[in-house]
Amino acid sequence: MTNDQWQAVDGYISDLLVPQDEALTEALAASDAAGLPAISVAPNQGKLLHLLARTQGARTALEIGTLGGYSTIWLARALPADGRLISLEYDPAHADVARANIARAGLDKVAEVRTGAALDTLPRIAAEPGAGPFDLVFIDADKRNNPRYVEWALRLTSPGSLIIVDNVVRGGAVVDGSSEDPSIVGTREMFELVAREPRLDATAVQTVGVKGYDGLLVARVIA
Ligand SMILES: C[S@@+](CC[C@H](N)C(=O)[O-])C[C@H]1O[C@@H](n2cnc3c(N)ncnc32)[C@H](O)[C@@H]1O
Ligand SMILES: [Mg+2]
Repeated sequence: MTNDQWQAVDGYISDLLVPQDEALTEALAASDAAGLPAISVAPNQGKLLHLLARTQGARTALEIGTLGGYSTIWLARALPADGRLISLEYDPAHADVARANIARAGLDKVAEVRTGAALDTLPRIAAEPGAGPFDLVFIDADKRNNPRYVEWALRLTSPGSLIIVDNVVRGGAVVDGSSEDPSIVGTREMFELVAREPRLDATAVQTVGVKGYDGLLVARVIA
């Protein structure tokens, strides 16, 4: 199967099942116009996140890696009106675009973007009364820190919560144990951590589509 076919099939799926609305289309257009890289989740993946959050009955969510807020909008829309989503973004320019996109989507009462390196922001969130536990954590930032993000996600969740990690296959490079690429090293360490962590029950699936060949890890906090 070729990349052209992956894209055609993604188009077929999204045309039928993931009708794009103005807020989502404009979020992508504004991100593009601001020069952000086109590395958000695909529409059908955004919908998957949304459905997982809905199925989970999530009221609270934490996202690590906001970019222009595309996945943030999908997730925030799954939460109730009095729900809460905190999204962490290192780059202030990305965070500004995301805040505008979130406001345009009418979700600024539910979702907030916090600027800074996530490893600095996470301890502050942990110290805030009432900030957690989160029903769902979506990890999609700098992949080298994925093991640390999963550790934080474990601290900030409770049994029944979901932890989702994006881009865990990396074109198949995840199986290369000799790789010195920090993203691969971080992803492999994250897999090993999840595998030996008795509080997590997890799987991962490979995905192809408009964003190429990659994958998604889904873990349920069980204790
Ligand atoms: C793949 S993009 C996020 C895409 C977004 N989740 C979506 O699907 O629409 C990764 C984002 O993580 C941010 N990032 C990178 N390192 C970070 C860090 N240490 N802390 C927080 N955010 C970081 C990048 O600036 C970028 O905007
Ligand atoms: Mg991603």
